[in-house]
Amino acid sequence: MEKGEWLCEAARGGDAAAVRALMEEEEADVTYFDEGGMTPLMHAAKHGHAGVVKMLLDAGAPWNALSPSSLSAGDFAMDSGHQEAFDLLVNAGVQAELVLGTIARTVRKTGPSDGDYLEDRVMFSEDKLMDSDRKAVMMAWEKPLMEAHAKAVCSSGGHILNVGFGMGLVDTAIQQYAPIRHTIIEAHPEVYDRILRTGWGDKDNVKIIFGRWQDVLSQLESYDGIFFDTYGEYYEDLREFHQYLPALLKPGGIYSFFNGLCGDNAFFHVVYCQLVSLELGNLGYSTQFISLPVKDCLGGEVWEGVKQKYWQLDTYYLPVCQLSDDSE
Ligand SMILES: C[S@@+](CC[C@H](N)C(=O)[O-])C[C@H]1O[C@@H](n2cnc3c(N)ncnc32)[C@H](O)[C@@H]1O
Repeated sequence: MEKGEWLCEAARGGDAAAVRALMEEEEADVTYFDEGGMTPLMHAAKHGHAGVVKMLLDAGAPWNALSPSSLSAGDFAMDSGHQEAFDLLVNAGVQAELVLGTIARTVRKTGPSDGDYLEDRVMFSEDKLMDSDRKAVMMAWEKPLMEAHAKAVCSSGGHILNVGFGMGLVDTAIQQYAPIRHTIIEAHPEVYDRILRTGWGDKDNVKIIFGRWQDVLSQLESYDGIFFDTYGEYYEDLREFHQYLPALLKPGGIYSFFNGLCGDNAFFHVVYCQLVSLELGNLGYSTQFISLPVKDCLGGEVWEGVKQKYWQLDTYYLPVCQLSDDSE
């Protein structure tokens, strides 16, 4: 039997002494996958052996390895209700992503892997907006989420900024709150063209800025509410946008963003919710997540004709960020 097999067996049984001996004396491979596609860390997490989970993590076992059914050690701990093992894995994930950022390559749906989405054609239909590769840029099932985001960012009225128009769902909802001013940034030429053709430019309280948010920062002011939801960008872009919040968001204002972070894996999603709230905390913002059930919005037919399911979780965690009390 391979040493890796022994390690899996010892981890499954929670035999800490055997795990230590195999790693230290036998140099057993902590990254080993057994026949079922499970690592020692997954076995330990699944059976709630927190001490062994810690030992394996300290020895460099990958926290984000996936089983054949795309589950990580954290998913196994979470699904089996092993809180201590789960907490250790979340912490390992957050620490690793703070440094390496390997998981959430894209914030929202994955944009085209070759070429630039902004230079590509887009396709509009009644219930979705897709890029040229049939990946969804925006879908109508998100309407209740967009309405909830609009409610959050419009709660103190005033001047609202939305970054990324898409299907205009959040902007339509923002208009229901009759903001004094409503600024929209949109970078895709065809989406921009549609904004103009559908009369958004004629609304008295609406100002439309064409361009990537990164390129139009000098035209921005400070706002009472900000919503951010772009497409085909990386977590680093969201992080970069957050660096501008102190200049863009008035004290007392509300900031929210589309929380599609790792929306296809429940455990990675938890890690990224913690990571983003930690990073916003470092900038002086506190983040609350409002849980919204989304299972009922996502019937099987929703994804027909779409290349990738960018969201596979039952609950959406809507972030509401405000300057922390001790920062004001
Ligand atoms: C997911 S959609 C927004 C959906 C919108 N929240 C709604 O309710 O319909 C993303 C939009 O952001 C635009 N976009 C992508 N990158 C951008 C950037 N860097 N700056 C501004 N807009 C961008 C896309 O063209 C697209 O229209």
